[in-house]
Amino acid sequence: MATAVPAEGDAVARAFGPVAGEASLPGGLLVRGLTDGPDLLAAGVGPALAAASTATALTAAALRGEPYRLVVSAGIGGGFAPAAPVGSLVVADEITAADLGAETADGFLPVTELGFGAVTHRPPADLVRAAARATGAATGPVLTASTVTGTAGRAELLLSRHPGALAEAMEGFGVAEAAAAHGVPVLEVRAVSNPVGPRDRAAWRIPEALAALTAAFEGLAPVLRRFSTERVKP
Ligand SMILES: O=C(O)c1cccc(C(=O)CC[C@H]2O[C@@H](n3cnc4c(=O)[nH]cnc43)[C@H](O)[C@@H]2O)c1
Repeated sequence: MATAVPAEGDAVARAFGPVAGEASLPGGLLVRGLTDGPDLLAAGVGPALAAASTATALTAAALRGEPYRLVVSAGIGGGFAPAAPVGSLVVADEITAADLGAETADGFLPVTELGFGAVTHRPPADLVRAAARATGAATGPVLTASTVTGTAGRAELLLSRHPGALAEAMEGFGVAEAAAAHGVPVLEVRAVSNPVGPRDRAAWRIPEALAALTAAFEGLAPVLRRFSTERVKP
């Protein structure tokens, strides 16, 4: 489980049992041994650091002979109105890099149209459905941006490029790239702390969003456990 900051990891951890130990990895702090729960990585803010630290954790686990079977990007995020109000929960059915490409006179071109890489990762549809059922979350595209949207114009532009987008955060695509490099499925879960739009940091409802994150993982725990065990039967 990869969050950006430790406060988000703590919110997830509250849904599981006590912590047994911690390890420092290049790029992030890894909490291991939550009773009956996942390892938690404070992977850092932004897609680049999140990708680097998630890849490090995946490699370390593979080298010790305990490869991860699922990677979850989790935390707070901005919600696109009216579909994802503050306090609500979003499970990504697409994890999309919103600003990975080139600006041209005729508009934005994603890197895929330039002949490179990927801009979208899709979590397993059965897992998305089960996660939404267990938590009451809305499902839809979650955008990853290196810059938090701060104007109504930018929010409208993003929605015109990504119709149906529900939320924006800064790590999902980086975490998903690391998971894809290791051939591991990915899920992204966001509790909405603020609307995507004109910047008003004082209005972010962080404690409420963190509480929603804890509640979400109380519901998600059995779903994640089932997915991780059922998928690896030889
Ligand atoms: O100050 C705190 O107590 C605190 C506790 C938990 C998290 C934070 C953060 O600042 C997390 C930053 C994290 O949040 C995501 N985020 C939230 N809203 C948006 C948004 O509108 N657009 C993009 N990203 C957003 C993002 O993933 C950041 O990494 C503070």
